[in-house]
Amino acid sequence: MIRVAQAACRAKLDSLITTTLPTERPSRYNNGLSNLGETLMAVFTPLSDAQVAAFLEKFDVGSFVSLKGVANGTENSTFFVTTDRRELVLTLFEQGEHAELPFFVELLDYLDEHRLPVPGTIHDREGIALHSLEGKPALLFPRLPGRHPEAPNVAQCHALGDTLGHLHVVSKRFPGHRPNPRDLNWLQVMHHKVLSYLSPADQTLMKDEVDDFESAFMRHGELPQGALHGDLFRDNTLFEGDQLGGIIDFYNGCTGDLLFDLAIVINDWASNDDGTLNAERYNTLLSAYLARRPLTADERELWPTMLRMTALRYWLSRLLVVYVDPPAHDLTPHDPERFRTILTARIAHGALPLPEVSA
Ligand SMILES: Nc1ncnc2c1ncn2[C@@H]1O[C@H](COP(=O)(O)OP(=O)(O)O)[C@@H](O)[C@H]1O
Ligand SMILES: N[C@@H](CCOP(=O)(O)O)C(=O)O
Repeated sequence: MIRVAQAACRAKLDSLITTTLPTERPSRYNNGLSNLGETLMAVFTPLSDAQVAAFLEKFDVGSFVSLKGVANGTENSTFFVTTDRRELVLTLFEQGEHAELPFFVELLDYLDEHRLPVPGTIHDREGIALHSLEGKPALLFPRLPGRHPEAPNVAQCHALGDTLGHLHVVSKRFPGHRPNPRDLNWLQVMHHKVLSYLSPADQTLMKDEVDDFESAFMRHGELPQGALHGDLFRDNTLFEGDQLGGIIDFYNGCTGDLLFDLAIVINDWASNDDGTLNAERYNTLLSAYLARRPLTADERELWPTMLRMTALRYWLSRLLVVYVDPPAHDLTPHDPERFRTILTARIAHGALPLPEVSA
């Protein structure tokens, strides 16, 4: 059954993919924000009202009123739950190493305790956060306010930069440990898996870049470390107007180079359609971040390389989904080409200068 679903998925992906072709094509990929009418999965494991009502009895959150599957989940099954006292989110974990879930709980709770706008997990009456429902690990969260910003304005970029800087200052002292699963070591190993699907020019591009990252990082000592969100795209934030209501989806959270997190954010939040950096969003977001956490000399030197490395990280992870390891369910894949475009723009133009911030 799974084999049939995977074959169908691969055929569908192959019919969509044109990554290595120089022709223009209409984008039928998920940009993570705007194509909710397509084949995004809502919920992989359905739950009944009665199941959720019984589950809620373990917690001090009020009585069950209603349940709604969330349409734009991509990896887990997410539900909005209303009780007579509050709005909640219930997540069933469909993927990943379940042994890693305590790390995510500890990270979210730590950041919540330090007043970052994240959904700290709700613990039951006995103090337990991680439960099981319908055979899947389950967590309950407060529902945070707001919507994902598709085209973030300057005030939203400022809010995000300020909060990420605050998060990194706090997360330096987070005691947990989960090595970054998408770091340079991962790139070095995994890029070989997609080379045969790429044009000769793209193969050279990818190989040369990985070699370049290796020599650039070898020339420096360890960069400032801490806990990272690891995937802080616009669709993992919620805004009410210009107010950042929440940062969600910490399931790429890990510990490692703080600069890696910042570069992911700049590539998603401050890139123009042609992949070049948007000076206004770049300067605003970075000024707010740097006011919280100035970069070290090594970080400043490695900044253009880190922007390229995190662009390649997504080009590669998206290619892997398309060609090597498609999900068993009928998900619209993220567009790998977007990050090839960003990568080539960073190679052509470098990074813009880092803004000067007075201490
Ligand atoms: N705590 C929360 N508050 C408000 N909305 C949430 C919360 N957690 C998740 N959501 C909503 O559910 C969607 C899917 O959640 P997410 O954790 O990103 O799942 P997935 O990992 O499956 O993509 C989000 O895009 C958001 O709209
Ligand atoms: N948000 C990412 C997907 C998460 O990264 P992965 O390496 O865990 O697949 C994207 O936009 O591609």
